[in-house]
Formats: sequence, structure tokens, C-alpha cells
Amino acid sequence: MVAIAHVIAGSEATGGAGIQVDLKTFHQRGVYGMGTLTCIVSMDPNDNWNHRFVPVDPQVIADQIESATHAFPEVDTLKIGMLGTPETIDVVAKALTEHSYRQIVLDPVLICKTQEVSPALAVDTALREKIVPHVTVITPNVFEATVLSGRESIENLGDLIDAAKKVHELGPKYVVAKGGVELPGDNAVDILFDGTDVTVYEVPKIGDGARIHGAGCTLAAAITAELAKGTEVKEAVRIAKELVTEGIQQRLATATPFTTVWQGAYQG
Ligand SMILES: Nc1ncnc2c1ncn2[C@@H]1O[C@H](COP(=O)(O)OP(=O)(O)O)[C@@H](O)[C@H]1O
Ligand SMILES: Cc1ncc(COP(=O)(O)O)c(C=O)c1O
Repeated sequence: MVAIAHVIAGSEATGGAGIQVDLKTFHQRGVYGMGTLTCIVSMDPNDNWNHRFVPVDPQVIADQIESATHAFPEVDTLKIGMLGTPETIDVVAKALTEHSYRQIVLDPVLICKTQEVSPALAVDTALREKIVPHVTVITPNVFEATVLSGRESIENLGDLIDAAKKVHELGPKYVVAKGGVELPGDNAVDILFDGTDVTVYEVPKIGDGARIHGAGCTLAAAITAELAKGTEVKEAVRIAKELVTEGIQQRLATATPFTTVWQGAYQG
């Protein structure tokens, strides 16, 4: 039987991040994907590729979730990506009470990589209060882990682990805190905290230290796909880390300032 998963996320028109990446990654892992669109991001080539952001009307988001969950009432695995506004967070939080997902992966996208910090603060508060407590796995990067943990900064692996423990106190069962290229050292280090134990996943950093567009979406989507197939969390993160690493190795150059992950690279 084909495993199924639902993703609630934004569109990023170049195909390098957002729901495009989520559905490609689900497919790569043999999982049938359903998508609910929360917002539309079009990076502007005439303005340094800054993000033009258009939220989808909350009722239209509710309609999409209704449609997906009624088409496949048995769907029990959900990935949440970019939500973007407090109104969107409200409608998604309500949906979580109406359909009982057994496992939810949250990529807490507070801002796009090129956006200003300030508009993200209201989103951060709403996300922390209304979504984070309900999730199974949360996958913050260094910036998101700093904001969610309330730490002043994350400078090294010890700080990342401490931040993960603080984020765990907000309610998620598992925290995957991503050091990526943001921490010093030769390796891209991520950690999994399950409430008791810390597991470290690390690979040599690839490229020149620039951030890779869509890496976070790819990792969280691969974890989601594995959970949908019944893989346990520690192994799901291991597979996802391998998948994103190979996807980064075979990344695509674009005319934007970013390179972007190839979801089709991993054959594991
Ligand atoms: N240059 C790199 N080399 C190897 N792995 C990387 C590199 N950049 C990011 N990663 C990995 O990609 C995943 C996503 O990380 P990151 O880019 O920090 O997330 P986000 O896209 O949410 O900012 C993590 O597993 C991270 O370790
Ligand atoms: C719609 C959308 N979702 C998610 C992201 C986050 O992408 P990443 O995986 O690079 O963190 C972005 C960034 O541009 C985006 O536009």
C-alpha cells in the first residue's frame, strides 16, 4: 500500500523551496503527497530576489484542508512549512483539532532567508503558542532555534543542544536542531533530542559555506515521508540527512544568489 502524507506550506515559484520541494521529496521517497497552499512567494529578479509574499485567504486554506482530509480520511502524517501570518496560523491550528494527525513535522519557517526579521515576530509568537505544542518533530535552524529557545545566540554544538532542550520544553516530542553551515567547524552538524538522549548527525560541509536554498524544506519533508511509511524517528532523521546531503552535493546553479537542492539525488 502506498503511504500518504499531507503538507501545509507556501509556494516558492522557482521550485527551490516550499511546497514544490515537499511534494518532490515525498515522491522521491515513494510517498503520495497532498498539498495545502498557505501563501505564494515570488522572488523578485528586479529587486535582489527579495521575497514578494501573498498570503492565501484563510477560508481558502480551510477549504483545501477540508478537501484533502476528506479525500484521504486515513491520512495521519502532516508536514507544516511556511505559514507566514497569524491568521494562517489560526486556521491551521483549528484544523489540527478537527483532524487527528498522529504525527506532525513542523519546519518552523519564521522568515525567508532574505527577509527582514521584524514581520516575523507576530508569527513567532502565534506559532510558539498555537502550533509548536502539538507537533511530533520540530526542525529549527540556528536562527529559529535561537528565537524559539530564547537564547541570545548559538555559537557551538553545546549551545545548539541547550537550545534544543529549551525548544523541547515548548511541547514537541522530538527536536531536530540544524547547525548546518552556521556553526564553526568542518562539519554540517544536526542534533536530535528526544527528551532524554541527544543523537548527533554530521557530514563534511559541502561548498563554500553559502546557505543552500531549500535544504531545510528537503530535510523536514524527507523526515515526514519516512514517518508516513512507519520508519521510527531516529532512523527517519538519518535517512533525511543522507538525502539532503546528496541533494546538496548535486545542487543546481540558478540565476538567483542561491544554489538549490536536487531532490532526485538520493537512491537509498
Ligand atoms: N553546505 C552544507 N553542507 C552539508 N550540509 C548542509 C549544508 N548546508 C546545510 N546543510 C544541511 O542541510 C539541512 C538543512 O539545514 P539548514 O540549511 O541549516 O536549514 P534551513 O534551510 O532551515 O536554514 C541540515 O541537515 C544541514 O546540516
Ligand atoms: C514558501 C517557502 N517556504 C519555505 C522556505 C524556507 O526555505 P529553506 O528550506 O531554504 O529554509 C522558503 C524560503 O524561501 C519559502 O519561500
